[in-house]
Amino acid sequence: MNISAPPPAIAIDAVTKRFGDLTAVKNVSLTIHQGEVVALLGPNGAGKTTLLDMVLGFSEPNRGAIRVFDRAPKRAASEGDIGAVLQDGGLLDDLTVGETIKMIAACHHRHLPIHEVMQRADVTGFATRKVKKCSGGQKQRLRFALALLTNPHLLILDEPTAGLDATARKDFWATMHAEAKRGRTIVFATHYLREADDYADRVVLMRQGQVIADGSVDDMTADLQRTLTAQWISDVDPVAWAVSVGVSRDQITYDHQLQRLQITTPDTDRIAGHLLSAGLIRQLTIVQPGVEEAFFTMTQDSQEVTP
Ligand SMILES: Nc1ncnc2c1ncn2[C@@H]1O[C@H](COP(=O)(O)OP(=O)(O)OP(=O)(O)O)[C@@H](O)[C@H]1O
Repeated sequence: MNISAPPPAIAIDAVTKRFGDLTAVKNVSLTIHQGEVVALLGPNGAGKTTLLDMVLGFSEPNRGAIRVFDRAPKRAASEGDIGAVLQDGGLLDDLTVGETIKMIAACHHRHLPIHEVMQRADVTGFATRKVKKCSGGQKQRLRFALALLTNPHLLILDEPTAGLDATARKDFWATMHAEAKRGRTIVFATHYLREADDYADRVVLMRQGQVIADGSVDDMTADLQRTLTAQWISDVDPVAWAVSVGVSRDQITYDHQLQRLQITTPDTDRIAGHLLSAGLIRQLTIVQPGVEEAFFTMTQDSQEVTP
């Protein structure tokens, strides 16, 4: 039996990065497997760009280690295994889109055929346009084409849709989705919660240089309070019943006149199951927090515990 598993796309082991007195990344450990699409989510200054810069080999950790496909990041990058779409990746205004791609292709030992890259990044329709005449979305597509040139196994995107309108964002992600389907590993930093939820298999939430949550958006919202509301239709005392199934009194509100029971707990699914199987209620609704609320709650909690 072959027991050699493919190495992780990215292995970050207890990495710390300081700028003078400021610790931008604090003891972060993270493993990203090949084929995963991971969103790095966090407010301004959370350390996302600093972390990605180290994965790209642009800077070195002060402590800890990073491996990309089991190699030093610089080596993986120089061998064409990492493609990056960066926030302010410089483009030359006076070149056309096609000229830009040809020029950068000439800098690489090996690259995909130019027409294939253009097609995959969907820039063919404006290949003869000067960069300075391109819209924000078109420039991002061009950056994406450049990132694809070496056919990298890993794509790093630092806020790739910042400043784009909703349509351009959607188009950009449709292209990215096609690349993810080819088995490419994609890691993107974003401020847009919806983007993280819609396009990533896994969301890594950073705040103040640390990873404070890691999982699917569903996992992240699982522990948050939900509110169950129902009309009570039994002679049994609703509050006593709720307490008997483990709900604490301060989570229960009961309006006698309306016969309306409200329970606020992370555990609403279990309670709803009991209520329905015992035939105690009707008109059940459960309100779940959205991803925006989850994000807000998590970044707030961490602010409170971090001095
Ligand atoms: N070269 C640098 N020199 C000094 N401080 C830096 C440098 N780069 C980043 N920082 C600081 O490190 C912290 C993390 O910044 P970073 O850019 O990694 O955050 P971010 O999560 O990418 O934020 P944003 O979403 O705003 O891009 C910030 O406080 C920032 O000011």
